[in-house]
Amino acid sequence: MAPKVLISDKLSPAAVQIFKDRGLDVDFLPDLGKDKEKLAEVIGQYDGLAIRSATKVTEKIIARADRLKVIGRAGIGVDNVDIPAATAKGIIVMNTPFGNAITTAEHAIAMMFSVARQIPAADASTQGGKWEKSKFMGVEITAKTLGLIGCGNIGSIVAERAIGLRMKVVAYDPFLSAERARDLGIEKVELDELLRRADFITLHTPLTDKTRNILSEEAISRARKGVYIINCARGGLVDEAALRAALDSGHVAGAAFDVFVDEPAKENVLFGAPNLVCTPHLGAATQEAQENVALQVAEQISDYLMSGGVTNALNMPSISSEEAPKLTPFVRLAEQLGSFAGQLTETAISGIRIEYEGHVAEMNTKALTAAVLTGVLTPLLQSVNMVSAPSLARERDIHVEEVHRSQQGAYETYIRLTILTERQSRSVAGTIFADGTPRIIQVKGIDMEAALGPHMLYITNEDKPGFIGKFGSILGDAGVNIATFSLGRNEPGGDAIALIEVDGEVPAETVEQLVALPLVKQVKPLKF
Ligand SMILES: NC(=O)c1ccc[n+]([C@@H]2O[C@H](COP(=O)([O-])OP(=O)(O)OC[C@H]3O[C@@H](n4cnc5c(N)ncnc54)[C@H](O)[C@@H]3O)[C@@H](O)[C@H]2O)c1
Ligand SMILES: O=C(O)[C@H](O)COP(=O)(O)O
Repeated sequence: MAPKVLISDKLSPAAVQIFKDRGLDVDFLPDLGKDKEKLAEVIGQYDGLAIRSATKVTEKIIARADRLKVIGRAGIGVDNVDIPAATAKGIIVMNTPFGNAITTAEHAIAMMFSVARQIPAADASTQGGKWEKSKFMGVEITAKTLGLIGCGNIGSIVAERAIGLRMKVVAYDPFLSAERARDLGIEKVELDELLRRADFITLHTPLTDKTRNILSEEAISRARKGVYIINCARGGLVDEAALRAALDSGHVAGAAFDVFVDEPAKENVLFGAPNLVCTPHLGAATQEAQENVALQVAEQISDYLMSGGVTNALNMPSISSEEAPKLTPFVRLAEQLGSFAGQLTETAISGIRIEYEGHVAEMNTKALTAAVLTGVLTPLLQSVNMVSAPSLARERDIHVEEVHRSQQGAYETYIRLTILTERQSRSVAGTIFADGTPRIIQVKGIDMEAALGPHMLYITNEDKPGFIGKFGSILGDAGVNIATFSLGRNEPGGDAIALIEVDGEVPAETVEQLVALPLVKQVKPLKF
């Protein structure tokens, strides 16, 4: 059955065609996202969800999304998606970080001109039959200082355009490197200095706990008298009530806002303030940007659902569509190693070390580590996948270490996993054979070679004669057929390990009989 995708927002119809061309079933219901109840009712039918900002993907929606594997945001901001809830349920959340950046930067520049020259008010007055030439005295922007709060994708495009307009640009962004600032031809400053120097301030950060009300009443009061403030990023970055008071008093000469604390903003404390220009969240609203983001999100969702490629995910490492098939056998091996060790671990895990040796060390090991963690945690937790496993491990204070090295021994490529608990450290290693199938090649430092089937028995015993015969009789008496039998030992007469594939589950009383055999130290049925 083809994967099924819901488009619940006003995406360009170009997305529908992409989904169809890629072999997916698609429902295009552009108003559905606004109806929470209806969305909750139908979400369980879909493998993919494509949205803009009108669909709120809350914890409640996610709880009903039993088939959902991917949420694709045709745009940048994902504050309308409960990412922790999606991650916990193993759903990838992706966006299109560049598709509407130019368009939004252009909107910020347009808003700056609009407010500097009071164009919307002058337009309304002129078309209203008045000719108020002296009322609309503006300010020039040439040689003025533009203060950017946030200098990522959009902020840096705004900076380039502003420099082209002969402005001086200063930026406050704790994550902006000095080198990047130099390349852009801007000056990196602290917020205080920006407030002191900027004639125009434009915001380009996401809304986070750190950026909420970054332009607070106090910050606005420290800004230059006569400053202009532009917000085309997110409502909530500026204290709206404080800005209203500053516009009324004339401390702020003008403001241009595309985004508001509550949207759709049918009412707002700012409305009616002197020299205020507003647009209804139009930052990304150009044909070009909408086409870009719709095509990108449809391609990304299709890649993931059809071939496992992961692009622009916010809660999972990227995997290109080309590398996905090459990675598949290693993901399988990584998950098997994790599952093997996870099923044998009975006390709290404090650390996990994954050694990637040879060819595999050059691969996308972030994704492989996510697969190892999935394997380790699946026996311990309800539902885990490569999306949720890394955050579940972090939540449990499990320290994860990756080691990469070139080929050292006989195997061209291999992965060794070591699990540390308060009681012990246990390691298991595996490789991929030429036919693409995973093999276990070492357990607890003992060499062996075993393929893992759905039902396995893991046995540790003393390497002395008599064990195998008695073991075979017990399984035979219980009607359990042995499919494969792999043995390893550290030295003759020392510690031995057996990995046995059996055709079906081994009854608990049979396991007890095996445990009671002389020479046997541990018997553990494993499932893969
Ligand atoms: N109005 C619209 O229609 C529209 C369209 C697209 C994007 N947006 C919004 O624009 C914003 C910026 O988008 P982007 O693509 O440039 O994002 P981005 O992630 O590329 O850049 C954000 C920048 O903010 C910086 N930042 C983070 N915390 C900060 C802090 N405490 N102080 C200062 N800087 C901080 C980051 O370091 C980063 O450089 C987002 O909120 C996005 O949702 C709005
Ligand atoms: O974050 C974004 O990409 C913008 O806010 C645009 O949102 P929209 O596509 O829902 O208009």
